[in-house]
Amino acid sequence: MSESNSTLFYAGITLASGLITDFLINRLNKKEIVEDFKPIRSLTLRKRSFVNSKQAPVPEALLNSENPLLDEIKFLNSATCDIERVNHLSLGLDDEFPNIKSPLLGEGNLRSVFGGGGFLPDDAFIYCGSYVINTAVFGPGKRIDQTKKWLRAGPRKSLFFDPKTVKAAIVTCGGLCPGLNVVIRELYMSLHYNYGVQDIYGIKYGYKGFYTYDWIKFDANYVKNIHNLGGTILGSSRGGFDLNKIVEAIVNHGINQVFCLGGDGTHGGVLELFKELRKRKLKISIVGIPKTIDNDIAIIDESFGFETAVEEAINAIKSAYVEANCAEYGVGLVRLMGRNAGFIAMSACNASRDAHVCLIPEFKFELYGDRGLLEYCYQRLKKKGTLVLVIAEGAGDAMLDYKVNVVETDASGNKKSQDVGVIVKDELTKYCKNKGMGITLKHIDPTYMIRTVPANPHDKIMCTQLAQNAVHGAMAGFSGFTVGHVNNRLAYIPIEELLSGKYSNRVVADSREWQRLLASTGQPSFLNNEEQMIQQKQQQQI
Ligand SMILES: Nc1ncnc2c1ncn2[C@@H]1O[C@H](COP(=O)(O)OP(=O)(O)OP(=O)(O)O)[C@@H](O)[C@H]1O
Ligand SMILES: O=P(O)(O)OC[C@H]1O[C@](O)(CO)[C@@H](O)[C@@H]1O
Repeated sequence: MSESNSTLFYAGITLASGLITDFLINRLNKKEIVEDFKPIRSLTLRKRSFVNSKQAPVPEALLNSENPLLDEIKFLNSATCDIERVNHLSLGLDDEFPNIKSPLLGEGNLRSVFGGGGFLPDDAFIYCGSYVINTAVFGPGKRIDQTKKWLRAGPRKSLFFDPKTVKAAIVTCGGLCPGLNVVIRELYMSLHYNYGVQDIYGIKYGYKGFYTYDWIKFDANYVKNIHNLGGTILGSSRGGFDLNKIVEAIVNHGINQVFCLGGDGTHGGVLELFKELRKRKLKISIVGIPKTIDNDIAIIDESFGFETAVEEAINAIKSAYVEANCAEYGVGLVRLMGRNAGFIAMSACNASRDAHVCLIPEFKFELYGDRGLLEYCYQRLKKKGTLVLVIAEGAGDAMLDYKVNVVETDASGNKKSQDVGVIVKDELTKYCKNKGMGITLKHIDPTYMIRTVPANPHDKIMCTQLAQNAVHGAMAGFSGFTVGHVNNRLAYIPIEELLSGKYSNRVVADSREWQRLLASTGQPSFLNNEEQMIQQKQQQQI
């Protein structure tokens, strides 16, 4: 194709892209691809941003090659709609673009789950120009073509990596979370059984394990029964991220696909590694799989393990309620995890219906004064005799009239504060005593119990989806991305975008979930001068 022809060709694609993509969305919305379905969706409202990212152009020499994956890369590069491109190993490295047929296409594959000749039906593969829209709800002033779009996750017909040459490594970092073992198992199963990869390694105790410990060579027997275990068979850790040592270890072991399970911090590490590998022009795909029971990772609907943690938290609230109900002026106080976000506490309260007050880091409150928390609790106990308080660990930072001390910082630099449960327990006991009321307060702290259990069925399904799609993305040669549900569909999200600071995931005051909580508990703001606070907040936003 001459230069002017190719310009016309791409201008045509650009013009047609809006129509094509809307058509594809309609088509995909109608088509029920079971694998993509997540049983329950989070209704949380999030801040959104609309920025295009740029990546290296497709080399001239490749423009005429016939390859569905290359078509997709070309489409992504030329599309002018607001679609977030995921970096591909072919771009910016050299002109090489392998055309390897996916074994999932099934020719020569004896297994067939659909009765035909192939392992996956044609429709299960991702089409060129297929994406997931950021916003599910449209109304006046909101147009589908102006909505941000993410690259659709799923298997591609043609691969970048020849499975025979793949050597993969899996690592788990940060705090524990139900479902880690399910993801590890499924990464192995998908790489090995679906794609035929032979060399798959486990890294012990997080990032430091790359350069500190012997690697574990996985086989099917090693992983086949781990999905019913809590924790991670690999172990995890905080700190220990040493960029050069990790890259050296990856290169020395001949690894070309790395899967890192973790939260924001871990993804920060994936981004560093991605940039370094790209700088060194190494064809190594590095993939994040978002993990945190706090459910505070931006953009995605929900992180795995969260539902299981909520389920466990409800047991603690139930016990707190029974204890409170069986004592004169009985108080049940439950402290739950949630350093920066109160999703676990909010969801557990909404599901249990047994909590009377829920405190989370997102909303400021006061302990003292006529409208403070303590007076409210005292009045409620006087009137009803029973009180259940649920407090997220980070709520201590939201107390306006009590200074919570940072007692230490963990190896990753995350701050660890004085226990807010203990503070509220002591202050409430004192406050009521001064008013002549002897309360019986039981403080239940199930924080580590809720994150060490095995995943429930909902989370197991999600873990499986994430792992399989992480593998599909890596095999296709995408890199520097994380995988997650957006509007209940699986998408590949560039980590650079995820950590750009343009997105956040916190409980917001006007979300339906928080409003539901207020409606069911009837709790006030616990602010002595609410009006003043609202005005201050409005001024900060201007
Ligand atoms: N900005 C960063 N760049 C590189 N590595 C990082 C960065 N932040 C954290 N890490 C590394 O990532 C790993 C996990 O980080 P961290 O302990 O903060 O947990 P996390 O992934 O955020 O998970 P959790 O939600 O459980 O806290 C640690 O080994 C840490 O050293
Ligand atoms: O005791 P650790 O391992 O630091 O984990 C506690 C942290 O884990 C988290 O649940 C994040 O995974 C935070 O809410 C909490 O502060």
